[in-house]
Amino acid sequence: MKIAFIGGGNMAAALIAGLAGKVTPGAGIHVVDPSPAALEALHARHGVTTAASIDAAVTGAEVIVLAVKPQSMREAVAPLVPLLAGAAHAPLVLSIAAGIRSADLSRWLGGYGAIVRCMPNTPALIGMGISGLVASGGVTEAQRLAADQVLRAVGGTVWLDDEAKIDAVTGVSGSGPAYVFYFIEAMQQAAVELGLTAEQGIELARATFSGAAELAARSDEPVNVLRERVTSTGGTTYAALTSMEESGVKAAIVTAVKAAAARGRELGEQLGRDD
Ligand SMILES: NC(=O)C1=CN([C@@H]2O[C@H](COP(=O)(O)OP(=O)(O)OC[C@H]3O[C@@H](n4cnc5c(N)ncnc54)[C@H](O)[C@@H]3O)[C@@H](O)[C@H]2O)C=CC1
Ligand SMILES: O=C(O)[C@@H]1CCC=N1
Repeated sequence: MKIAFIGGGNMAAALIAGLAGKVTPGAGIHVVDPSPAALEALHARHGVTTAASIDAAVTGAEVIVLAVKPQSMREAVAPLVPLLAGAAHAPLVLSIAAGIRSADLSRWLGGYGAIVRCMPNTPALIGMGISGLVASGGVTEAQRLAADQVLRAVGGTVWLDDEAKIDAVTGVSGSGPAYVFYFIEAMQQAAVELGLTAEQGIELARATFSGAAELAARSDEPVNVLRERVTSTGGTTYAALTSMEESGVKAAIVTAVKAAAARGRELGEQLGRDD
């Protein structure tokens, strides 16, 4: 399978790490990026083909992954219009951009219909990503399977029946790894304030997160039951969770996730508007 990446930044690198050598050999992944440093790093690490031109990258590609910032998307896809119009076999366009709506992308691509919009996350780098996907009307079953194969190479997939829901996925899992890192940072800070070293703090916080996440993933019990098992009435965990409830931590997390989803929606509206 030839896969073209338009944009070779952070998220592209995470996807390529899972794809290269699994779904396709590294050389079957063609990357276009104005940054020579980004291209060199991807070539050195995964043996990708650093495309001489967008034309060379997308010609014959089965999947074209759009992995530029939402604000760069319109400009980045303009050179694709004649290439898609003249393509012998219609490739799947797989956009990972937050916010950008399929209808706007289709318009910028000259009315092209074979678009899957998806929202991955950076644990893809270690094969532990999770992606939400939604197919637009012009996507064939084979293209849908190709999108699923690409994203499954780096983790799980959740297909949506309504494109509006992808902003919710962005808020929960697309941006989600950053919330977890933030929580780990806070736990490390607390460890240091309680007299542990920074190294001890990060080791304890990281292992607690990965252990608890793995337990939640493997257990048949719902997470609230797992939480209750840690929490003896009048004990230490109870003191911490009571403090969190009093500080409104859960409500703040819900509000934060909604802010990310709203920002995704807003980006789509802003960037799709100025025709
Ligand atoms: N970083 C993350 O955790 C996630 C990012 N995304 C989405 O992935 C997309 C990329 O995000 P990042 O990788 O974080 O950004 P990034 O800034 O690391 O990468 C973007 C890359 O696009 C390149 N680029 C800019 N204009 C270009 C053009 N005209 N043609 C080809 N390449 C061009 C840049 O040089 C850069 O290397 C965004 O749309 C974002 O919403 C989605 C899920 C998670
Ligand atoms: O922060 C962002 O806009 C991107 C989309 C999801 C994760 N990172």
